[in-house]
Amino acid sequence: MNILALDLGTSSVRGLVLDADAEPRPGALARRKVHVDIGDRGSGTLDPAQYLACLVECLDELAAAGHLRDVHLVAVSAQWHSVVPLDPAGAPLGPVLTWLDTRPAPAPGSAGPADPNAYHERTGGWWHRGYWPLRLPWLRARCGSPIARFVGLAEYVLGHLLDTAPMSVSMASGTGLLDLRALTWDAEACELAGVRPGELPELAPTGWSGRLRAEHARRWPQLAGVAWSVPVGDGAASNVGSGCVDGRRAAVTVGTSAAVRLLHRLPAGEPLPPLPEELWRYRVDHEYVVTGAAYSSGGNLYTWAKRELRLPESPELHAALARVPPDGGAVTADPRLGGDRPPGFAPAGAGELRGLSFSTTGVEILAGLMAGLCRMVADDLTVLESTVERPMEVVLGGGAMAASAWWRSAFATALAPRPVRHRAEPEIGAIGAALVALGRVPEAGRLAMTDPLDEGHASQRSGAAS
Ligand SMILES: Nc1ncnc2c1ncn2[C@@H]1O[C@H](COP(=O)(O)OP(=O)(O)O)[C@@H](O)[C@H]1O
Ligand SMILES: O=C(O)[C@H](O)[C@@H](O)[C@H](O)[C@H](O)COP(=O)(O)O
Repeated sequence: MNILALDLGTSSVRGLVLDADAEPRPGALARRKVHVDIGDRGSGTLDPAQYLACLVECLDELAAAGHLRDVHLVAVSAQWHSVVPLDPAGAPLGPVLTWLDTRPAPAPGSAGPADPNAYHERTGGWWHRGYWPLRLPWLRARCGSPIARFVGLAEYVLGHLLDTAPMSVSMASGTGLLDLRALTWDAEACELAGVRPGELPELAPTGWSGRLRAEHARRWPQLAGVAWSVPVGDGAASNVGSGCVDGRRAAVTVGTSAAVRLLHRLPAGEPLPPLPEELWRYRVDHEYVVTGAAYSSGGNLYTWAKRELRLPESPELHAALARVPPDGGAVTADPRLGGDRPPGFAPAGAGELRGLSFSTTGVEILAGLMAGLCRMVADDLTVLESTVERPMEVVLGGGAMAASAWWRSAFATALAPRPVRHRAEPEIGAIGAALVALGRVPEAGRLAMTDPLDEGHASQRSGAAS
C-alpha cells in the first residue's frame, strides 16, 4: 500500500509517494515553486488559481512517472491561517491572504474580546491580525463586491478536486475561530469576525474522507475512489513527522517560516490545560493538540540574502559560514523582516542589523540573521518547557534545516545544554500528515529517524549545502 502525501507549503507545493510506514518512495516526489507576492506595506498573498495549477502539475508529473500506482490513501499537510473570500459561485474575490500578511487592522471602534485571557485559552489564538476574527472584517471592508463565504487555501484547493471539502479541526484551529475543547466555531470569535456559520466552511466530522470529483478521477484514474483524509495544519504535521509527539521532545521547524512546538494528547471535550500568554495552541486532530510559537522569518532570510547580498554559491558559502562562530559572530540582528507573528505587533520592516564594519561580509550578515532567529526560538522554548516542568530534547527539521549545517550548529549552540537532534528527511510535513491520517501518531517517535548533532561545529552531513 502506498500513500500520496501533499504539502501545501508557502514557497512550494509538493506531492510525494510514501510506503505503508510513511517512508518516502525513492524518486517519487514532484515539486512546484509558488510565488508569494510580498509588498512593502506588509502584504503577503498567493494567487489561488496559480497555486491550484501547481498542485495539478505535481499530480500530473507523479501520474506520468507511474508513481500513483497502488496509492490507497491521500494525506495533506497545509499552511495554517490563510483565507480567501469567495463569491456565491465559489470564485475568489481576491488573492489568498497568507500568514505573512500583516496589513489587517481592527475596524475603528472594535474593542476585541470581553476577557482576552479566557478567549486565548479557549481558541488558542489572540484577537490579532494573524487570525480570522480580525482578518474577515478587514477583507469585507476592502472588497468591492459582497463576500458569500470564506475558506482557507486548503479548502479552496481541495474544493476544486474533491466531491466535498469541509475544514478539518486542525485547519479550523489555525483560523483562531475554533473552540479547541468543544470543536465548534467559537461564538465570541465569530461575533468579532462578523461572520455567520453559513459563511464559514463546514467542519469535518471525525472519520471524514473525500473522493476525487469525476472529471479529476478521469485525469488520474489511479486515484479514482481513493480516500483523501482531512488536511493537517503544517505545524502539527511537522511535529509528528519530526517524531515529537509527547512532552519530552520539542520540534524546531524551519521552512519558509519557523516555529517551535510541543504536541500532547488532549481528546475533544477534555479540559484545556493552562496556556502561557506568549504561546498559541492549535489542534492536530480530534485527539491531539500542539502548543508553540511561530516566527515570520525562517528560510525566507536565506532567500532574501541570496537575492540582495553578494553571497558565494555552495560549497564556498558553506566554507565561509563555517568560519563564522555558531553564535552568529560580530553581526547581531533582529530577523523580523516580515514583522511579528501573533501575539507580537511589530510591523513588517522590523528587521535590524548591528555591529557592521567596513569588513563585514554578506555571509556574516546572513549568519547574524540566522543566529537572531535561534535566540528567539531559545526564549520561547524556555516558556514551552515551563508547561512540562522539565528540559526537553529538541529535534530540528524542515527544508532550511536539511539544507544548512551552519544553521543547525547555531541552533545547537543557542539551545544548549539541551540535547539537539536533526531529522534529515526534509519532507516532515507530508510524512507527519500521513502518520496522522493512518492514526499512527503515538508511533511517530519510533518511526521518525533522527541523528544527534555535534554542538558548535558546522558539519557536512546529510548532503548539507551550507
Ligand atoms: N542553504 C540554505 N540555508 C538556509 N536556508 C535555506 C537553504 N536552502 C534553502 N533554504 C530555505 O529553505 C526554505 C524551504 O524549506 P521548505 O521546508 O521546503 O519550506 P516550505 O514548506 O515553507 O515551502 C526556503 O525558504 C529556502 O530559502
Ligand atoms: O507551527 C507553525 O509552523 C506555524 O504556526 C505555522 O503558522 C506556519 O508558520 C505557517 O503555516 C507557514 O509554514 P511554512 O513556513 O512551513 O510554509
